[in-house]
Amino acid sequence: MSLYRNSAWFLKGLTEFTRNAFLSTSKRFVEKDLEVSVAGRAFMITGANSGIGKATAMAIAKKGGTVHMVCRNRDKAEEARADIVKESGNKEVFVHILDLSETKKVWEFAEGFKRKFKALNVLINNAGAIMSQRDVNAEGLEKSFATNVLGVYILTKSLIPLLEKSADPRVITVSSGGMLVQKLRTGNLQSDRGRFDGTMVYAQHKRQQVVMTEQLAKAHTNIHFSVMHPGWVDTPAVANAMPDFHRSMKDSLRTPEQGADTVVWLAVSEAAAKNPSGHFYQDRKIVSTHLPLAWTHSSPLEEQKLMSLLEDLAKTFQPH
Ligand SMILES: NC(=O)c1ccc[n+]([C@@H]2O[C@H](COP(=O)([O-])OP(=O)(O)OC[C@H]3O[C@@H](n4cnc5c(N)ncnc54)[C@H](O)[C@@H]3O)[C@@H](O)[C@H]2O)c1
Repeated sequence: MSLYRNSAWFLKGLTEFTRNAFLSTSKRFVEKDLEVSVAGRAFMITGANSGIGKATAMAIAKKGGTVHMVCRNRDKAEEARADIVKESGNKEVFVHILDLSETKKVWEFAEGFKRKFKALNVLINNAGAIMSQRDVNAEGLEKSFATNVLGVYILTKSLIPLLEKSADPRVITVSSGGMLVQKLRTGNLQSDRGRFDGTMVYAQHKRQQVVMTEQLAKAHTNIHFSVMHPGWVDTPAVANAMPDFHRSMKDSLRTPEQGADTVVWLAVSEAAAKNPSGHFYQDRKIVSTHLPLAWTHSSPLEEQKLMSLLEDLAKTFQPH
């Protein structure tokens, strides 16, 4: 089955995830969807110093939004902030330092943000990590799970009350089409059994992000949730974590701006908010979360199990 899934996925990728695919599909985009000012609206973007996150932060800053960049490395974040302020002319761009793989710190950061800021209109969970080797954080949790899944869960759950107080609140999570090869798994969340295949572990996390989005959308109906695939984009993450793929596909990869297009559209456009909450997007369109005949569907029971496991884990590390 995994050979079928991987081949079907790669073929789909060659026709839908490349730069040429973006150039062709973008012909149907409605230009005025992005002709909006978001002055007075606050956006939090994780991993905003690089790749898709930085391109998203730049586009939103140019539209007048207040941007909260949540980044791991102070120097890289300040450098990216300086670029964004210079190119956009918008000074409402703030740097926050957080390593999303450090579970207790994610709680502390989010709770502190809520105390300090009166509004947050849009949360963009963009940061993501692929690990080549299994490693654990201070809490003993596998680091890519802590970053891609539990960190996203805690940040989102903690900020929900602030989002709910703010106008037209939205949560966008940057997942990946790579999740199409994975069926939801609720066991071995810490990847401590069997061989550690970082790329497949990451693809599972991206599947978990899709399920998490669907479930959070059901539970919090006054927030607009979406999850998306940016396509195959030329960023440091791809160059470092998948050097062979990067080398062979280099000329076909999207630019970070092309990869960010649907993130920005989901974050700022009125058209996106008119769609129902909880869906998976590719190139401004709701798309299926499963490949045909790939047997990746999960039951409602499994999906609820993921949510209760995350809730229990999150609570374990919540500051009192
Ligand atoms: N590039 C692609 O082809 C592609 C395809 C599908 C999905 N994605 C997703 O797009 C998102 C952005 O990635 P990108 O391709 O722009 O790569 P990138 O390397 O340019 O950006 C990743 C960002 O995440 C941050 N990050 C990683 N771990 C972190 C941590 N523990 N704490 C805080 N920040 C952390 C990095 O510092 C960086 O800013 C990721 O979620 C990735 O999975 C990318």
